[in-house]
Amino acid sequence: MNALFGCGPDNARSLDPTDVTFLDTTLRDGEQMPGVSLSADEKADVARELDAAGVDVVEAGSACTSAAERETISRVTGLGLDATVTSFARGVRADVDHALDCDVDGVNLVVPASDRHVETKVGASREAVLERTVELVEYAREHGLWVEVLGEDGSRADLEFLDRLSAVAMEAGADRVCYCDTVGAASPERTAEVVSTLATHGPTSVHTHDDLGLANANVLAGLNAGADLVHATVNGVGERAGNVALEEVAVALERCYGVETLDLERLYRLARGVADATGVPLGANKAVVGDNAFAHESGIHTDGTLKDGRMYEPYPPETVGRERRLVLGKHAGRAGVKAALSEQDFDPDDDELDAIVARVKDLGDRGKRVTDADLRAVAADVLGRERERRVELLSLSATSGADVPTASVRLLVEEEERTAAGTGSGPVDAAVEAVRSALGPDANAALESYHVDAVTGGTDAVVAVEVTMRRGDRTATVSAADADITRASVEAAVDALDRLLAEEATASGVGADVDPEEEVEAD
Ligand SMILES: CC(=O)SCCNC(=O)CCNC(=O)[C@H](O)C(C)(C)COP(=O)(O)OP(=O)(O)OC[C@H]1O[C@@H](n2cnc3c(N)ncnc32)[C@H](O)[C@@H]1OP(=O)(O)O
Ligand SMILES: CC(C)C(=O)C(=O)O
Repeated sequence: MNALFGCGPDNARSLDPTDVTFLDTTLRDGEQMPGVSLSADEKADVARELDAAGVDVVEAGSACTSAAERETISRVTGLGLDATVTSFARGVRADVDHALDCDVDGVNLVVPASDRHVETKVGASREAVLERTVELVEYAREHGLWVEVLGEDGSRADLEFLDRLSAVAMEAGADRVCYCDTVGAASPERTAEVVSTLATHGPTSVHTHDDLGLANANVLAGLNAGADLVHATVNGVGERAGNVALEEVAVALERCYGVETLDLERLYRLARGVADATGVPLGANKAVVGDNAFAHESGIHTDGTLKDGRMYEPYPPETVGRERRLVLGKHAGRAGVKAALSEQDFDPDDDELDAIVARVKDLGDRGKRVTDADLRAVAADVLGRERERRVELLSLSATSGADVPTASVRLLVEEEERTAAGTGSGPVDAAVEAVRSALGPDANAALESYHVDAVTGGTDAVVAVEVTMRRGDRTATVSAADADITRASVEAAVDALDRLLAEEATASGVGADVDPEEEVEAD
């Protein structure tokens, strides 16, 4: 391969040869991440997605692990994928036999390479490792397997020995050898040195880990030094700091070097699938597939992005199956808020916009994520729009001090007056019970939190009550202030219920673009 030069599509150059391929080891090395265990169905789903994305080799697991693991590998080999399906095997004949039992196309034959692995781990000698490697390569080839020989801990191995190991493996019939930076300890320079030596014997792969944050740089150094197949895992899942991330290498190769490998548009779907199957969530700021990879909050970025989508993005989000998100918070500026308001059909004048931006920043300063519902509530308030209410509190009376605190309420519900009474542990509880009873199924919401603050001092203090209610996936947080704590509480609860019902009606109506998980906030 020619040297990899340039950065960015404008000065990318095509390489000769341009075919860099991938071995995905999400289902083997990725699954070795503590706590991860994939079922046969999950492995099959991930393998299908990898195949569809254009991955050439899928390492489906380690057949030596257990009978159950052999079943999951067999499930993958039975899918009829275009990709070559392989299993990990130690330098042990029984492991190759287990792999054969799963009907794999090939084996990743892992033999110790560094003296630490040869002597301390396996208790062998270098000569014995060479002999065993030759014997097992020949055995696997005789059984029709594609064979890749991996010298474990190769980056820390004596280069002369690794060179001999690679030479004998290729002479014995291996299809390729693989450089392993098993503990992610190598620099790009060391990677280049070792890979260029191995590549003199034939096709060479690179297997890198991210312990020093150098996994992707080492892949590029390896390719530059003559490797042509990259081992990677989706989302970089794997032991310790993980493996190099498939999506990061594929995007870097295409964007910086013009080397096309996978169908990039499938990467996000693949990443979500692996996150779901492994239970390892996508990091918010993870390159390519993280939640924030194409999200902008700060005013300067949002303004720039609205003027030109490429302003603060290295490539369009659609390239990898994503969409851009503009987010509101404490760093918001006028341009971003104005754009968000216009999406919701608000057209404030300059003074109104300033007031809304100030309120948005205030919410952000309090550490709140400002949702579309928050913005609607703020804008409606600033622009003086009256919300059409379904439920309104007309009157309330409550008694405390009696054996059983009781309350009665009069509500206006869709223009119909309803009266109900309730009892409870105190007047607030009794009044909320009365509201529930008046509303019937519409009051089917849980009280998630209830906070009371005295706004002024003295026994005539105005109290502010903040109530959060949940109905299904939606929550509404509402504050009300009154000198009467019961009244403030019931006002807030009724208002929260009203907002939940209004959001629900919007979501089920024509404007069903409301995020079901968004939070409704109003003062
Ligand atoms: C860097 C990597 O990712 S390496 C791959 C890691 N993957 C796995 O470990 C797969 C899951 N492993 C397992 O299910 C089990 O460890 C098994 C079934 C493979 C082996 O289980 P056990 O027989 O109980 O052995 P145990 O796990 O305690 O020790 C590992 C054995 O493998 C040997 N071994 C390790 N690497 C190699 C190798 N490349 N070639 C030959 N033997 C090896 C060790 O020397 C040790 O053998 P010993 O028991 O004779 O000392
Ligand atoms: C088994 C080998 C290939 C490995 O996973 C590593 O070196 O990290």
